[in-house]
Amino acid sequence: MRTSVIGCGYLGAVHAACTAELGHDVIGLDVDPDLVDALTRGRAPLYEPGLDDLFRRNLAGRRLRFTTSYDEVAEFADVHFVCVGTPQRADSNAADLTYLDAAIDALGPRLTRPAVVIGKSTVPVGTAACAAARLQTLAPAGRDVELGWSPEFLREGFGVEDTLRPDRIVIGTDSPRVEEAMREVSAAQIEQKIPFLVTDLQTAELVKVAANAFLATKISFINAIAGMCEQVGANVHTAAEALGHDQRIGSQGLAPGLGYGGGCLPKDVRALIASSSETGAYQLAHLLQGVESVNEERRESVCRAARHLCGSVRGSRVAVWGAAFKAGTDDVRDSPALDVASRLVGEGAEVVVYDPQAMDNARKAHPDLVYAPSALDAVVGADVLLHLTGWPEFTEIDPGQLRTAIRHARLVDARGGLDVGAWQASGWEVAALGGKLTPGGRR
Ligand SMILES: NC(=O)C1=CN([C@@H]2O[C@H](COP(=O)(O)OP(=O)(O)OC[C@H]3O[C@@H](n4cnc5c(N)ncnc54)[C@H](O)[C@@H]3O)[C@@H](O)[C@H]2O)C=CC1
Ligand SMILES: O=C(O)[C@H]1O[C@H](OP(=O)(O)OP(=O)(O)OC[C@H]2O[C@@H](n3ccc(=O)[nH]c3=O)[C@H](O)[C@@H]2O)[C@H](O)[C@@H](O)[C@@H]1O
Repeated sequence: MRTSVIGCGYLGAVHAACTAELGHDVIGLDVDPDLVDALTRGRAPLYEPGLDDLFRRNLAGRRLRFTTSYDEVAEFADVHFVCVGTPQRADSNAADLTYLDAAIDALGPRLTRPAVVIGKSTVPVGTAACAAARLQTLAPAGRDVELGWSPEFLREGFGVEDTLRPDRIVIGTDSPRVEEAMREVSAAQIEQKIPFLVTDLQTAELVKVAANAFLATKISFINAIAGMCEQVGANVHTAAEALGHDQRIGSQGLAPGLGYGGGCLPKDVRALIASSSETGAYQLAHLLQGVESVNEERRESVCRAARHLCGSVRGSRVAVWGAAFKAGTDDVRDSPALDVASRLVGEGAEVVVYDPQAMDNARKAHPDLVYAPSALDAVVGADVLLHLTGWPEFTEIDPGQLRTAIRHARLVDARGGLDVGAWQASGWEVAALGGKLTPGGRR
C-alpha cells in the first residue's frame, strides 16, 4: 500500500520505518527540515533500539523516504497516518491541538482524489469527528476523503517491537473503506492473530487516554503504598513483588520510585482531567487528580531525602545519575530526574548530571545544569549521589570504587535498582525510597 506518515517525531519515525518493514511504500513528512534531512540520511535523531537497522534496510530498498512537501505526500499516498504532537497547552492542562489542525489544514486542500486519513496522535474525545468534518470541507475530493482514528500504544525504548507486534490494534470508524484500508496496512499483524478491534471514533479516542490513565494510576498506586511503607517500616519492593504474582494485578507497572514522566503519561493524565471535568465526568477527574498529586509528591520526596542526608543542599554538590524520563530512551520530556535536578539547583545546590543516552537533549532542555562525561566523573567531589533513572549500567558500578571519588558517601536510590546492601557494606549512607532497609541492607 502507498502510505504517508505526517509528523516524524518519536511516534512517526518509528511508525514510518515499521510500516515500510511490513512491506508498504511509505513517505514520511515533517515540517522540520533538519529532521527530514537527518531521516533521509538514515539517521534517526532519537535513540530507539532496532530503529537504525529498519531505516538502513528500508531506505536502501526504496520503500521509505522523507519530505517536507505536502503536495508530494498528497499525490503519492492512498492512506495518510497523522502522528503530529499533541502536547499540553501553555495556558491550561488541556491538549494543544494546533499541530493537528495545521496538518489537516495543509493536507485537506491537496486531496484531489479518494484518500483515507487515519489519526494516530493522542487526542481528547471528540477531536476526530471535528477533524473528519473539516477534512471533507477542505478536500476537493469531498466525501471521498474519509477519516478514522487508530491510537498508538507503543512504549519508547520498545517502539519497534510494540509497533510490529502490538498487544492490539484499535480502529475507530464507521466506514467500511477506512476499516478495509486499516486491515490491509495491518495484514501481517492480523495474520499473527493480534486482536483487531473496530469501534466508533469516540471509543477509539477514549481507549487511548484511558490506557495511559490506567498505567499512571497503577504507578501512583504503588508509590502511595511506598509512602505507607516508609511510615510503617514495611518494604515496598517485596510488597510489589507479592502483589504482582496476583494475575489480576500483574507485575508490570508496579515499580515504585520516582513516579512517571515523559512526553505522554503526564500530559495525557492532565488532559483527561481537563476533558472529564469539562464534560461532567467528575469522578474520573477526582480520581486522576489523586494520581497526579501522588506523582508530584514522589519528586518532592527525593529532594527531601537529599536535604535530610546533607542537612541542607544549599552550597552542596549533588551528583545525578540519569536525565532521560526512563531507561531505554534519550527522551527528556517531563523527566522526573531533570525536574528533581532543577528543584535542587533552585535551592542553591550545584548539580552535576550524567546519562548514558540523553546528554544532548538534557543540555538543550536544561542548560543551567552541569554535565559530566561519565557516571564516575559525575560523583567526583559530590556531597550526595541521586540515582534517578534506572539505566542498567548504574547497577554495574562498584560502590567501593566510587567511595574514593565522592566527598560524602551518601546515596538516594529513587529507582530501586541498586543493591543497596552492597552500597551500605561499602560504607555508604543510603536513603531508599519506599521502605526500610533491613540491617543486612536487603530491601
Ligand atoms: N512518543 C511516543 O512514544 C508516543 C506518542 N504518542 C502520541 O503521538 C503524538 C506524537 O508524539 P511524539 O512523536 O512523541 O511527538 P514529537 O514531538 O516527537 O513529534 C511530533 C512531530 O510532528 C511534527 N509536526 C508538527 N506540526 C506538524 C505539521 N503541521 N505537519 C507535519 N509535521 C508536524 C514535529 O515537527 C515533530 O517532529 C502525540 O499525540 C503523542 O501523545 C502515542 C503513543 C506513543
Ligand atoms: O502514549 C504514549 O506515549 C505511551 O506512554 C507510555 O509509554 P512511555 O511513556 O514510553 O513509558 P512507560 O514505560 O509507560 O513509562 C512511563 C513513566 O512511568 C515510569 N514507570 C513505569 C513503570 C513503573 O512500574 N514505574 C514507573 O515509575 C517510567 O520510569 C516513566 O517515567 C505507555 O506505556 C505507552 O503504552 C503509550 O503508548
